[in-house]
Amino acid sequence: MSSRRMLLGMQFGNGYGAQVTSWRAPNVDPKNYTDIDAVVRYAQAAERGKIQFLFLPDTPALSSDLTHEAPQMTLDPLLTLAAVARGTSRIGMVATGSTTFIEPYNLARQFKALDVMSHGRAGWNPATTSDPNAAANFGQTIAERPERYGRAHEVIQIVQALWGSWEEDAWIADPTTGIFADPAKVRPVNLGGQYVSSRGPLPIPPSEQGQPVLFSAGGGEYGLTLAGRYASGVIGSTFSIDDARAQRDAAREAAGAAGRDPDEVKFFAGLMPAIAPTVRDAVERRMLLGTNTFPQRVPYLGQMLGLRLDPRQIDEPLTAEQLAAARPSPYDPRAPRAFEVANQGWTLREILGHGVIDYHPTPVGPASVTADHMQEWFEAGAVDGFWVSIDTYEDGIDTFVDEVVPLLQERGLFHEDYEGKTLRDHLGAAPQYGLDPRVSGVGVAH
Ligand SMILES: Cc1cc2nc3c(=O)[nH]c(=O)nc-3n(C[C@H](O)[C@H](O)[C@H](O)COP(=O)(O)O)c2cc1C
Repeated sequence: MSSRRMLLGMQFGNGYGAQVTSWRAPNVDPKNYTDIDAVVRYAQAAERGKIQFLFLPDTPALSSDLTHEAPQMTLDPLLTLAAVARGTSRIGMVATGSTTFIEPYNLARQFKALDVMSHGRAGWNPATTSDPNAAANFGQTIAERPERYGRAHEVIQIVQALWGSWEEDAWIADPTTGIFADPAKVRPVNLGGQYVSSRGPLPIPPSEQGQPVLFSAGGGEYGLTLAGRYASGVIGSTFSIDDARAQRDAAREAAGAAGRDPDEVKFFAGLMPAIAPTVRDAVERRMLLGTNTFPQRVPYLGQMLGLRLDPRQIDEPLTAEQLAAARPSPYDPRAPRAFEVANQGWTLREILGHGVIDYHPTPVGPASVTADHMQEWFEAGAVDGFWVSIDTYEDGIDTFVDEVVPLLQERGLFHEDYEGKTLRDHLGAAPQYGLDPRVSGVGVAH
């Protein structure tokens, strides 16, 4: 076996977990949404597992059904990570920041501040926010993709230029000579395009990794071009090894087309493991979280199976006639797994307890089931690593760290410890300071 090791990121959200109902799971403080100490404790647990980075999705809008569900994001991603930075020392921290609704100067300043405060552990996921609820918060409507992505390219390039507005040795801070910084090495950027512009410079010197690492999550042609030009990490939602490999290849090709080395882009597949001593226990864990939500998901489960299903059947398995008539929907990549589980004779509630409608694949059962899934996908060359969404943080991060991580380490698939100190070190991300000269200049006038 080669010495290639997988990289791991962890979804980091609202203080409860990746399921919208984890706020009411056993042993969880239902007020954790505003408890930064709990959030820091969870980050420390992930760091104990040598996870390379936390990744915080975000949309600047409140869109959940608050009656039963907690918002699926932190109070504020950067302020949360500022606190996490003080409670951790090695784990990388990637936050989502909207290119549609935030000015590049603000993005550049806040992410660079986090990078400096965390000693080079920050990353940015530039999101071309497409949620109308977010637009409404800024008195706007959602523009078509060409405009949103045109703006995103400009924003990213200006942000990177601002990050490079202090040369690496510009900050002298020598009390003997009285020189604080070399003004010849701190320069404005004077960049502007069709949508945004900025003069600069930033008031912030380089961090230990120079500047934050860029990520990308999402898809489509526009998203791929963005990822190919700027991202060191791409996070994808994918339900089969073949599709994951195709997504990874596409990201690598996009990087090549932008003049970069394809190895500079690492592809992460999402994963939402349900871990418990037995398959039955893992299904029970998820059914408890789904008490309120599963009944309303039964009709959609039916669509995935090509059947009309009634929520009143939720505690029954499919009948022989239903099984004979069932066909996995060609329109939902999760349908083959739902079909497979349905054929094992589980009730509808139990089928849903297998996570068949979750956003990412759900290995169900003891830690070895999750480790086997990860090993299979990794050794098939479909991924460089995984983005793991833990259902309930309070006990789930420890379970992943104490049970899955050691199995991956024993199998030689995951590192034993952090080899370096910065997020770039953890990812093997190429050094970069300021704009990448290989890809700069799109839509931004110098
Ligand atoms: C794993 C994953 C995580 C994502 N996280 C976010 C996020 O936090 N915020 C966001 O605005 N979009 C996020 N997206 C991207 C959106 O789902 C969508 O792909 C993106 O808004 C692109 O849509 P557009 O092409 O219409 O802009 C994520 C996508 C994936 C696959």
